[in-house]
Amino acid sequence: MSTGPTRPVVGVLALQGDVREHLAVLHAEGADARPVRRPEELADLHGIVLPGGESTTMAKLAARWGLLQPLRDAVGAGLPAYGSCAGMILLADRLLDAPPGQETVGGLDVTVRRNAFGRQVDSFETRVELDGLAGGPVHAVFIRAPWVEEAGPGVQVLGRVVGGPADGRIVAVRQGDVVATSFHPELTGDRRVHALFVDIVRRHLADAERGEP
Ligand SMILES: NC(=O)CC[C@H](N)C(=O)O
Repeated sequence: MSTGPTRPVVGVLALQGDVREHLAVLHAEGADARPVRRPEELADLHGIVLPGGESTTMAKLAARWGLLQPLRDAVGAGLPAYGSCAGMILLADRLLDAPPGQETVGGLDVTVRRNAFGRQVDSFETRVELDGLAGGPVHAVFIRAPWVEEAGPGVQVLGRVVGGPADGRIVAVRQGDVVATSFHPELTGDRRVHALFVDIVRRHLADAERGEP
């Protein structure tokens, strides 16, 4: 459970993907969790989650509904953001193996490779140790998942795959108040990654209320 007096408002981009699952976990972690479909709905948020799903579709829909640039502006201005799987792809500054011209929100100085684990291992589950997360490794569910091919100097690597053909690949990162995982904690019942994010949102909000940058 996250602590702190304020009930932060956390949006989930609700154009496509596993929106309900994220809303439920955020709610359980004490956030006022809301689906976001229109640019106006970004205004009240203290944080945003970009769900798992299909990043190409999500990016196209976001552009069509006039959300892509407002999302870029909001994350660029410091709105805390968490992306799982397709959401990680959307938060990446650079993409590999994406259709030409696939746009992103950006915010993470990383190069992300889409569908990186390959067709033979479309989906798999393993345990991933996350830096700074108490309570042991998380049960990580990967579904046609990306990985972080390269991370810039300001990016903290939170977790890597251990063992198997993808040994050492980066699957969880943080840069400031932006977090991304290749896997889907919203599908496992383990709320610790969302708790970490809600905590980041609360701290950001508390700093803003104190007038700190
Ligand atoms: N489970 C997922 O979110 C898969 C991501 C998907 N492969 C994409 O490129 O968007």
